[in-house]
Amino acid sequence: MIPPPESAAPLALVRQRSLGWRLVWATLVFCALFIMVSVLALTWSAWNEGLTRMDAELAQIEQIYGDTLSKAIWELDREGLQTHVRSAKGIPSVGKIILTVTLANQPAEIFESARTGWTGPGWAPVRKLQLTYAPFPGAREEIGELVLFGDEKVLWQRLRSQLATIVVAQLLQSLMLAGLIMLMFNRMVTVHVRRIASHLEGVRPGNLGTHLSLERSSQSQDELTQLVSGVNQLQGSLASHLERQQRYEQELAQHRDRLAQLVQERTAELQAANERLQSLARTDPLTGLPNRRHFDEAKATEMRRARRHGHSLSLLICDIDSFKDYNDHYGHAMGDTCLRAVAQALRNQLGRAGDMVARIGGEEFGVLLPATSGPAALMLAERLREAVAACAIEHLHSTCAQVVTISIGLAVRESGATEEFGALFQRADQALYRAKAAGRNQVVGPENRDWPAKKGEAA
Ligand SMILES: Nc1nc2c(ncn2[C@@H]2O[C@H](COP(=O)(O)OP(=O)(O)OP(=O)(O)O)[C@@H](O)[C@H]2O)c(=O)[nH]1
Repeated sequence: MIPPPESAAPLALVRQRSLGWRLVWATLVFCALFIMVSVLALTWSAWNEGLTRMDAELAQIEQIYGDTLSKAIWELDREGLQTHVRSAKGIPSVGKIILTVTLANQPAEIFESARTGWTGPGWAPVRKLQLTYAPFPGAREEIGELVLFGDEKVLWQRLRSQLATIVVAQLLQSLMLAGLIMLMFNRMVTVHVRRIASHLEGVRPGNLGTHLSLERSSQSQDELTQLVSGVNQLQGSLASHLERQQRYEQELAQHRDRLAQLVQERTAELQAANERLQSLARTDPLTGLPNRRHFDEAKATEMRRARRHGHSLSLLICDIDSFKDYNDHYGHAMGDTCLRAVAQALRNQLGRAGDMVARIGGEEFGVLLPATSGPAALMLAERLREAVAACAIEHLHSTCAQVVTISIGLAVRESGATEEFGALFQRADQALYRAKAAGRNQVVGPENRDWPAKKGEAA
């Protein structure tokens, strides 16, 4: 199974990292920086405005009090001077007033008044005015100097009240902007992105046909529209890909089944051919009897079985008499026919399971008789001989009869004996030799035996 991609985070986690909130935070951070810069600029501007305003106020005071004070100096109205100085000091932007009277031929006199707690002009403006008086037109005389110190505390007080307004206004502006952006972003983007995410979470191979659609104006053509059509196209191509894959898998399964069937058929054919080959390799093609190789395999098997079970094992070697003469006079083809007829006659006489007749030489047949005693084997050998003679295959050139006959050499491996098959075969072969020597068409058994000879058996 394909593991889910890392981006497939749970929905709750996605909500915690909402794009809207991130946007709001970014806006707020930007607004905070913006507020700091703009507050600094506005404060600097408000400070300069305050200075200008105070300077203008001091200039206005100069204008108002200049003439009045000049007149009071000229008239030497000291009480009036003190009253005017005190009243000017009461104006909010004035921190201190110094009036220096410099009348001709009189010592300079100073009137000064300062606001309680005034420590100096600091950043506040200071204005100096030369007081003059014209007793008659064309005669102007300098009579003193008026110095007005602005009150720095007033400057700071005014700045503080402005600063609060600036900060509150900027804060409100930023918060409203962030809220508006979040609201719009939420309505225009976040809601639809969540819808797309939940649609994608629910996409399965079985519902690829269910297309994604957003609840918004069909006339909107923007990145979300592109995203929706991209998702739908992807689902479409996935669906056709899966369909193709399913088809290929079905075809592949059919091919696999067909291939398995072909392999099965071919294996069966090969097995049959193999069995045929095996059978051919172990069968004499002329007579259809087991051949020499088959006879050798069977003799080994029967020897082992005789040893294991303590059975006796009898062996007959049958040889057609004067067969060379038969061939010479009747032809090789007739010789073959004769061989097939003799083989058939021998086979017909063997009915017991385990008995075996094989063609072990040109006109020589070996008969294996497992668990068969000497007398029984002798009886069977006689029956074989008679059966061949009973075929009555004409053989006018035989030395022993007018028909085809066989001679049989018999050897018996008694139960419990230790001799090998080679020795048994040799004894059967010697018996056959004796049968031939004794005139053919007869059965010859072992020389030293304790069972009587049968009818037709050579002594
Ligand atoms: N037609 C035919 N003849 C075969 C075949 N195999 C062996 N022969 C012939 O069998 C004959 C055997 O002859 P011999 O071994 O001299 O024995 P015989 O003539 O039968 O004489 P005795 O065995 O002493 O009676 C030979 O002439 C072989 O050519 C075969 O497959 N077909």
